[in-house]
Amino acid sequence: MILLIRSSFQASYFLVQGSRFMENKTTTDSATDSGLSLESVRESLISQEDTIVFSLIERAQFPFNSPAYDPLSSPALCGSLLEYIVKETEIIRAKVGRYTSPEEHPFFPNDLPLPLTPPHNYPQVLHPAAAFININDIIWKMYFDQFLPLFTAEGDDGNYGSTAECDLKCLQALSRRIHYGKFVAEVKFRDAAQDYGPAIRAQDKDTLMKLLTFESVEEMVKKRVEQKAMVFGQEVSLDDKGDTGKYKVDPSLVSRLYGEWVMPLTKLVQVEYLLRRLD
Ligand SMILES: O=C(O)C(=O)C[C@]1(C(=O)O)C=C[C@@H](O)C=C1
Repeated sequence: MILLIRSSFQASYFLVQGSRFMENKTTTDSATDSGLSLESVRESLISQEDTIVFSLIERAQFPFNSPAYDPLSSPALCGSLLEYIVKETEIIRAKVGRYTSPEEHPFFPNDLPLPLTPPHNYPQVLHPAAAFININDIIWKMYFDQFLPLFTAEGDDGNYGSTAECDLKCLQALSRRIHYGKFVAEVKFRDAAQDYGPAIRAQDKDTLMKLLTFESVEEMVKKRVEQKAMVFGQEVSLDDKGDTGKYKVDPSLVSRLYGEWVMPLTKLVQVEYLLRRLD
């Protein structure tokens, strides 16, 4: 189910890793004018891989630690420790305007406070309908139900706060990457409006999915993230060989995370965005 959110934010939906896109430009006629190109959005996806791999490595130092996800017994707090940390973090982030950035999507969008900081003039790169697409409920479920049990060891070492902080970092990195599909879709639409237009008007999800899929690129992404997990997560020893051949997180699982969840969800965001692109 796609959550539609942020109906109250109207103007500045526009984000992007600061320097990649021109600031203070309010309209864009072509991908080139806005500094947006398939190459530049793919570069951003590649650099976000580093953040995701490092956050997984950090999380993998702790076992599953299920008490971090159990309801808290304190009457003053509802939900789990993890939920409490995510909600409170999002309240602070909302106060400093993080969710006015089109790159940022809260996991608990209801009842967030308005920003206290002056508005940032993000360039208007995306169609305004982008602000209503938030699939964090799907990302949350995927991460806790499917992925986390695969890549953490069973057990409980008592480090629940640290575990929850690491989960928060993983969730934020995955959410940013997956919702970046909005930018990928925008650039693809601008580059080939004549191909996407009829499928959008027909609201034909299957054709849109076929148009935006590049299997050879997906294979490269899977190989690259596996390689990154090997390089960033290798156990280093000062003995004769240095490289022990052990990894902090199983590289094949990182590849699987991308193949089974990250890329399919990025494509889901692309389809959802394109369906609204001509509204
Ligand atoms: O690079 C693209 O063209 C994308 O749409 C991004 C992405 C991905 O999520 O990495 C998604 C779909 C494509 O099939 C290939 C890669």
